[in-house]
Amino acid sequence: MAQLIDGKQLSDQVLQEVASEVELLKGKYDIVPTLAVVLVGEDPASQVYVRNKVKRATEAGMGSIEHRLDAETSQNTLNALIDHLNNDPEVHGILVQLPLPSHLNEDEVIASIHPAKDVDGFHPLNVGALASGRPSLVPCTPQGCMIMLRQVHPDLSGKNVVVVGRSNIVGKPMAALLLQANCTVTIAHSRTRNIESLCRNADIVVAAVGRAEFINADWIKPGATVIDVGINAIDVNGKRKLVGDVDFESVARVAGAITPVPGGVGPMTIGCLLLNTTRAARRQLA
Ligand SMILES: Nc1nc(=O)c2c([nH]1)NC[C@@H]1CN(c3ccc(C(=O)N[C@@H](CCC(=O)O)C(=O)O)cc3)C=[N+]21
Repeated sequence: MAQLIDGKQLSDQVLQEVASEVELLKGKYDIVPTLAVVLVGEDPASQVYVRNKVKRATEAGMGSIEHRLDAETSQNTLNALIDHLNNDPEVHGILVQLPLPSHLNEDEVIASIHPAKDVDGFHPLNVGALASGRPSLVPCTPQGCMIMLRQVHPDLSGKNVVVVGRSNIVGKPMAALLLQANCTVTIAHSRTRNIESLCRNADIVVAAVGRAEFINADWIKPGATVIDVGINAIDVNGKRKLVGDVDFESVARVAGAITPVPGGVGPMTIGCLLLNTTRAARRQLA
């Protein structure tokens, strides 16, 4: 049975670090690191995530501001709110929950957030910084995955890694971080040929495709490390159950180490979001 990489426990460690950094920023500089979360529409899953973010921020002694806008909110209204948050000296991090309703332009919204307050790391300036090996605010989920990987592989140098999924929010930044850690990185996606045998050669597989239990034990080299980024709600006998992109039961029998869902990458994402918020606050001191 594979070693379990406990995201809940690791995120508690991250949140403790965040809490002491918050104390320091309060005591020494008299600022309360503050995160503003913007949610457009009432997607129930998004509401759960936003509630968790605000709860953890409060626990770490941080400030948080929640802006809930109705689903029909116009681009102009949203732009005006972001403009306001960009110029509010008491707001250090801004997160606009994605996906946005389809009438809103996501790229325009992301680009309008001040890069120094872009705690998601999605602004083109931060994307470029990461791609060119000068990371500043790094996307939270890949950052959390790296912390988890380091538990098993303190030195990632030379590891063969397959990242399954090529999204801007997970797959691409994940590949950039792994490359920076001297891994040999392959990004696989829906058009990739022989995806199974590619994965079976990997020392590490990062699954970020958004398809429930897509990857099974036949894809995994015995002893390999498996990071499961997926969070999919499925129906099991009329009950809602959260599963990853990995068929946990079969894969855990061949892998050397694996992250669970829930309690894996999800809590780490929130930990890194708050870590980014303290970093953003510190850089806004000057
Ligand atoms: N601008 C933006 N930034 C994001 O970081 C972002 C986003 N939009 N949109 C949605 C996704 C999703 N996301 C999650 C974070 C934590 C959990 C999490 O903590 N999940 C718990 C379970 C939660 C439950 O019970 O539903 C776990 O995996 O253990 C899940 C999902 C951040 N996202």
